[in-house]
Amino acid sequence: MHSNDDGSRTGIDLLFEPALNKGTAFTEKERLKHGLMGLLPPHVETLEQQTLRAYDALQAKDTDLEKHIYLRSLQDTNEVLFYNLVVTHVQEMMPLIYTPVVGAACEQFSEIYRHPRGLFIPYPQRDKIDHILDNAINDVVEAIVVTDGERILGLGDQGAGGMGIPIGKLSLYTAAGGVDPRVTLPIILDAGTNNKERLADPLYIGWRHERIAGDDYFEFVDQFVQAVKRKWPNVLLQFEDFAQPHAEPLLEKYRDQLCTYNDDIQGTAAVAAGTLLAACKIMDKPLKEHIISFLGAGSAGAGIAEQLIRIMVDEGLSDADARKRVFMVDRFGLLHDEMDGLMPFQQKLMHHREDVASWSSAKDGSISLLDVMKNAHPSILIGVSGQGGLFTEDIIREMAKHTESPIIFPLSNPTSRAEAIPKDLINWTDGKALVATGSPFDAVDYKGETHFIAQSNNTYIFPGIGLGILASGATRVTDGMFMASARALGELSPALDDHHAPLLPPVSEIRAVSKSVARAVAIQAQKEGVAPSTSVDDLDERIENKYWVPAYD
Ligand SMILES: NC(=O)C1=CN([C@@H]2O[C@H](COP(=O)(O)OP(=O)(O)OC[C@H]3O[C@@H](n4cnc5c(N)ncnc54)[C@H](O)[C@@H]3O)[C@@H](O)[C@H]2O)C=CC1
Ligand SMILES: CC(=O)C(=O)O
Ligand SMILES: [Mg+2]
Repeated sequence: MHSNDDGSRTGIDLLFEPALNKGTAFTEKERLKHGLMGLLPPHVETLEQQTLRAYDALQAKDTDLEKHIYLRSLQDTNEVLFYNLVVTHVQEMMPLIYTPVVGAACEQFSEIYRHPRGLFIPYPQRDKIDHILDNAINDVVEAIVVTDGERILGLGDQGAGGMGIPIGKLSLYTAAGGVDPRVTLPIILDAGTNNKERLADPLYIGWRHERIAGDDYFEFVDQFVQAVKRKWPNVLLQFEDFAQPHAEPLLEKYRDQLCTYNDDIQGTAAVAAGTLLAACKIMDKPLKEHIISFLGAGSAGAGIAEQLIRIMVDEGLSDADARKRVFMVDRFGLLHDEMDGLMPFQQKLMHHREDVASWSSAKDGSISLLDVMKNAHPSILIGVSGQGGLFTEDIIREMAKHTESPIIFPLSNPTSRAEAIPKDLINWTDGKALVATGSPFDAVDYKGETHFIAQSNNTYIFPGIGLGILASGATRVTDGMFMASARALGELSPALDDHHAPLLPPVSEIRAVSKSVARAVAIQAQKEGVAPSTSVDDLDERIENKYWVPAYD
């Protein structure tokens, strides 16, 4: 390796170190000092000039996937330049590094694989996890996002290709949340895959084996979590895109053991709650007066439902009364107590069959979403089923019959999995619907009015959660911290001042939003005694000091 006496990289090795590489921005003095003479073209550029070139190169790509590949390659070459490009054009870049394009990138991860990033931990190497963690290129690790690739967005099991998700989420920790990229680490726990297409793909980069299950699976995850605790006892560990049978049990198992959370359950709950709180405020109707229906009673659905129940209880309802106002419809209809095979977290959200017995219009007695619309008259409908197009015209028209301003959030990702497209929702409700989606959608013009579509995605929450935790030194992630993030987000809604504005601030403001979320989260962490207490001024200063901006040292 080319290095100085102090061990720091020089020469060509420095140019291949993305965290340190400045490319054509190395000054003449630096080129001399670090053995770079002749390795770079002579003209010394500024970061802004480099960013212009990178932006032009990006525009020359024909497809979104090619743009994603280009951006990932830039990230693996020069992180400061990558983040400067992303931050300068955040609204345009976010869909390329995150949903929807990251979905295609995960599906084709093996085909588009170029450079290593993060850590791959395959099941057969489970006895060597300590050693694998020692190989992380970062000296200090403060935030990890881990997946096992089993429920990638609404695209199902992508095996090791799921690695695209921790990489994308951590890019937003930095681009939105200002977390120094050098302290972040994406990890895939490769427990195999049951995706036959992946297993049959000669280019598949993962462990070519069906998924391990049951106790073996939970032991594998435990070996990983214990190794993480040994190596980085104070790290923030975010679980992402785990399948339903594992997501909630893992959260319950580890939430009191280390600083950890599940973004699909808790981050999603907070963003949906924040968006709904804004909607309730502009309608001047508290959440407790709404009837809420869900399509998809999985990790995200149950996470959001529990958060909304907590809000209704805060507003004065009893827990039992709040639950009566929530209707969870899954694959086999409305959840009720005569249904078999429900997970414990779903059982908390089911209705008594006898209370709803007369609702069914099906021969098998199941109660569909349409039945719920006809009988419960929900004013809020949330889609987290991972299936595209399930909010059909008859369902939406039925909903609109019984409520003045239907609130409809097709939150499933990527775009192909949205339960409905905003244009249809606006048409079918004669312009009355308040719509927010998980992936980005354009505004809809209807009868001379423009309806802006908020992107209710946990990206409004998790970067701020990360920043708030790291800046405050929080050691645990509590439900209260998510509630604080939801309320902070709701307060930032542009629709509070202008009813025609979208329910959430635009993605272009995500950095300021993340700071506000971080502040609320940090204050709450202190209140609950999971972070050392300081003054709010001190917290503000810490958040500012912690906030990394792309610039060369
Ligand atoms: N907007 C956002 O920030 C977020 C969106 N999501 C999206 O939500 C979706 C679900 O995620 P999870 O809850 O984690 O997955 P999950 O697998 O835990 O839950 C999905 C549920 O939908 C049900 N389902 C499937 N087909 C159905 C049908 N035809 N009718 C009714 N229910 C059906 C499944 O049985 C399952 O219970 C994904 O597409 C994901 O991308 C998840 C997290 C955040
Ligand atoms: C946004 C997100 O976390 C998901 O779709 O899974
Ligand atoms: Mg997710």
